[in-house]
Amino acid sequence: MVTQALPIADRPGKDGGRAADGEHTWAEARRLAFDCARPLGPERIPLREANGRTLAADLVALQEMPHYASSAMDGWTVNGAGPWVLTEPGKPLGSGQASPVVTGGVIPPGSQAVLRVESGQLAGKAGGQPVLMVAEGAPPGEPRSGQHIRKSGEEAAAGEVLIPAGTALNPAHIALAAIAGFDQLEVRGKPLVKMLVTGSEVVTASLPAPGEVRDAFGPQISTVIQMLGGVPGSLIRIGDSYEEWLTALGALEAPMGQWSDVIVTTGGTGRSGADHFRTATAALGGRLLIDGIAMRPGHPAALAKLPNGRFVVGLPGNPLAALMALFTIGAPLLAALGHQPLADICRLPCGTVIDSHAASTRLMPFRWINGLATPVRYTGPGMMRGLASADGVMAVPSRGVQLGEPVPVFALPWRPELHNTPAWP
Ligand SMILES: Nc1nc2c(c(=O)[nH]1)N[C@H]1C(S)=C(S)[C@@H](COP(=O)(O)OP(=O)(O)OC[C@H]3O[C@@H](n4cnc5c(N)ncnc54)[C@H](O)[C@@H]3O)O[C@H]1N2
Ligand code: MOO
Repeated sequence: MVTQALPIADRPGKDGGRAADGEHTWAEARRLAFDCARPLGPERIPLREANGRTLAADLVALQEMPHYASSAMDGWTVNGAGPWVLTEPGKPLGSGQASPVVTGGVIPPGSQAVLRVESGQLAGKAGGQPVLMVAEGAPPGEPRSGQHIRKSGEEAAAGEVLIPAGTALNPAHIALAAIAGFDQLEVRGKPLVKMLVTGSEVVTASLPAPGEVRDAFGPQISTVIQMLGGVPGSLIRIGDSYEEWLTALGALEAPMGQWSDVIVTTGGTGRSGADHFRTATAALGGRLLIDGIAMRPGHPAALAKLPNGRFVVGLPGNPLAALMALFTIGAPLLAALGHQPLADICRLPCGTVIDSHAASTRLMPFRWINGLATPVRYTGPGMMRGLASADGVMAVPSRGVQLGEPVPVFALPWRPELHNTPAWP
């Protein structure tokens, strides 16, 4: 449900393009895909999966850190000014006693300092035990009281907050959590996305023959899902039959395996008898939240919600159309589920005149050249050459734009440096 008013400029008939019956404008579709989902609850994950995740609750020290006093050097732990009679390692020390210790070793009760190996020497025996003395070349004053002893609790007291909630975890945070004795961390939920690539003509290797196409999605869609804040899960492929669609989408069916928050499908969004996105999601009790968008390319894109709460994003089969649909409805949906805001649409001056177009927002890949957003060539719905050279995408309103006029744009997820251009608001 749309819960927030759209800016005037994004309403149908203005910048957003006039929607045909049943279709949403481009701006409405973005907003709707964001508003239809709520942030996922927290989850516990192993440390090795935590990099980049956001901590859901303060991480509090369970005990003092370090949790025992230890030696910072290889040498002897000593009691008194020396010489010292050596005793067994680890045993409490009385006055005039010492015992060998290695870096990180436990400091026994009675220890007052650690004498480094290079500052001590063993000289003779007393009562059958070796005697330790400060070596002649040792720095004057060694060992000072407490020298080379890492005290317990010097990094944190028990109960101290080590990492506050809301922190984006980096490798150092993960190491800190491990040192503090945690095996798992509670992080904000992130949507698990499974992918269903459809089409009997789609092949996955080598040169495609006439009537075949190489799969444009399999090799990259997981990466894009990740860039958009999702966790990519399994990808399965099916042909074009209705039965395969039903089996793959059904929550109880084996091919999709365990739970996912979102399923992204490619192909089958058309309205011919060979296209099954709408019929298959309907047969599973799904509700269409978006049923076509007034945009080119990508207008057949759809978004459904299944009774089990899963979202199904239907991307058209044409590769450029699919990515435009993914950016338009997939990105806002993943943002909402993953505790992120709806990305701003900014405006950059357009590098050319673009004529008006009947009813749609045109999504045109552009390059940022000399301070102007200039459309690239080779941007047919099935082409990738244009997008491959682009920095971002213009959302050109149906009335067109004039040379130099600010036009709504978004950066490609793999070209975030566009945000650093001087003109980016
Ligand atoms: N009579 C009409 N026909 C079509 C319309 C229309 O309005 N009326 N819309 C066109 C538009 S626009 C699009 S977009 C496509 C939507 O097609 P589908 O989502 O149903 O996808 P398919 O028909 O399965 O495939 C379309 C095209 O994409 C190629 N494809 C599919 N999967 C892949 C893949 N994994 N990698 C690369 N290419 C893929 C497929 O071979 C087709 O060429 O419908 C138009 N038709
Ligand atoms: O909407 Mo289609 O994407 O133009 O090929």
